[in-house]
Amino acid sequence: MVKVVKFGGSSLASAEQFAKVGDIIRADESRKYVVPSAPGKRNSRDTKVTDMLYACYAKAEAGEEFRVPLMKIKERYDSIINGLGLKVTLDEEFKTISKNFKEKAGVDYAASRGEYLNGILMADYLGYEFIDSATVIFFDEEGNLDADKTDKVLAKKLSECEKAVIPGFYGIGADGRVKTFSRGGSDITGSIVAKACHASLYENWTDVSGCLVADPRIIDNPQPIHVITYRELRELSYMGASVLHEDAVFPVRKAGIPINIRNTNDPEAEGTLIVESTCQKPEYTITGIAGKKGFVAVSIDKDMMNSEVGFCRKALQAFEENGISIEHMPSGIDTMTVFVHQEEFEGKEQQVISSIRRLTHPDVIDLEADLGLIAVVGRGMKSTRGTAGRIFSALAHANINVKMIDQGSSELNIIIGVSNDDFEAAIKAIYDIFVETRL
Ligand SMILES: Nc1ncnc2c1ncn2[C@@H]1O[C@H](COP(=O)(O)OP(=O)(O)O)[C@@H](O)[C@H]1O
Ligand SMILES: N[C@@H](CC(=O)OP(=O)(O)O)C(=O)O
Repeated sequence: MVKVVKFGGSSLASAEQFAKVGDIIRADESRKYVVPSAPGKRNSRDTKVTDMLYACYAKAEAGEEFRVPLMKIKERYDSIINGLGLKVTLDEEFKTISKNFKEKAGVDYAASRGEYLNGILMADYLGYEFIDSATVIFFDEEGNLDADKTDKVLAKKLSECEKAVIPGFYGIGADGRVKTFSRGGSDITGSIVAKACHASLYENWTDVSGCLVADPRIIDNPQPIHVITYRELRELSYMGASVLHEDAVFPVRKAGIPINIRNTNDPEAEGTLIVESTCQKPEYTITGIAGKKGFVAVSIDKDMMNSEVGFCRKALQAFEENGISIEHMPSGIDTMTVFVHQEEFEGKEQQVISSIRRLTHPDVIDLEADLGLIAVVGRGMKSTRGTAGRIFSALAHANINVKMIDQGSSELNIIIGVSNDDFEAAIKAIYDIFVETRL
C-alpha cells in the first residue's frame, strides 16, 4: 500500500511543525511519497515564504537591492535546520538563487524556490530521496499541465525510488523555464503524484480538521464534514473553501483515489474523506457553504430578447472579445445578467459595454458592483423538499436582500448573490438554519 502525503505551509512553518510532520510520516510505513509546501505563517502576523519570495524578486526585477530580503528568507530555513539539528546547508542554493534573481529567471522560478528548498530539507530530515519537480512535472505551450507526459515520466521516476520527497507548486514549462501552478497549487502536485504512483490514498495535511461545513474565519468552530464527494468538494473549493485547491480533485478523481484532509496539529482527528460517491447520508441537509466577494452583475435588457435567435451568444461574445471570464448567467424573458469578477472587469468596463452595444443593440445595460456569491452545496438537497425555502426564509429573517438565485440543474448547489456587506451575515444565517437548528 502506498500513500501520498502533502503538507501545507502552516504544517511546515517552523522546526516544531517539521517535527510533528516527521512523527506523522514515521507512524505509517505506507507514507512513501511526501509533497511539501513552502514554510507558511507561524502566527497570524507572520508572512509566508512564498510571499517573501514574490516581494524579494520584485526588487530584483526592478534592479533594486534584494540581498537583505533574500537573507531574511534564508533565516527562515536556517531556523528550521538548526531547530531540527540537521547537517545540511543551503548556502550554495542561496548563491544560485541570488545569481538567477540577478539574471531575471522569472517570477515563477522565484516563487517555486520556497517549495524547492523545503523539499531539500524534508528529504534530508526523513532520509528520503529528493526529486526536483522541474524534472518530472511538465506544462505545455499554453501553460497548462501536460498530464500525459507528466504521468509517464513521474510514474517511471517513482518506480525507481522507494521513498521520495517531491516539492509542490511547480514544474517546468515548454520553454524550459520553471513554472508554478496558481496559488495553493501544491495540492495539485500531491494529486498528480498520487495518480502517478497509483496510491491507495492521498492525504492532504493542513491546519484544520478537514473540510468544514463553512469557512472557520467566518463561523466559529464550524462542524467538520466527514465524507464528501469530489463533485461537492469541487463546488465548494471553486467557490472559496480554500482548504483544497479547486483543481486538485481532477488527477485523483480520474484514478479513483480518495483524498483524506487531515490536521497536522490534531493527527488523531479522522478529518474529511473525499470520494467519488457514497451512500453515506450527509449529517445535515446541506454538505457545505462557501462563497467569494467581489463580483459585478451586468444586466442586459431588450424587449423580445427571448425570440431573437443568437442573442445570448452575441452578448457573451462581448465578454469573450475582452478576455473576461463569466461566473454565472441567470436570465429572464427580456433580460439576462452576467456575473463577472470585479477585479477583472473594472479596467475593461467601458470596452465591454461598447462591445455589448455593438453586438446586441440592447435597450438598457445596468451594472451593479460589490456583490458576493454564496454556494450552498449538498448531495442531500436533491431528495429534500423545501431546501431553497429554508435558505430564503433564513436570509429574510436576517434582513438580507437576495440579489440573485441560481440553482444548478444537478440540484447539487444553489448560488445566492448578496451585497458584499451582507456576505458574512448571509453565511451565518444559512449555517445556523441547517447546522445549529438542524432544519
Ligand atoms: N470550508 C472550509 N473548511 C476548512 N478550511 C477552510 C474552509 N474554508 C476556508 N478554509 C481555510 O483554509 C485553510 C487551510 O488552507 P491553506 O491555508 O491553504 O492550508 P495549507 O497551508 O495547509 O495548504 C484553513 O486554515 C481555513 O482558514
Ligand atoms: N506556497 C504556495 C503553494 C501552496 O500550495 O501553499 P499552501 O499549501 O501553504 O497553501 C502558496 O503559498 O501559494
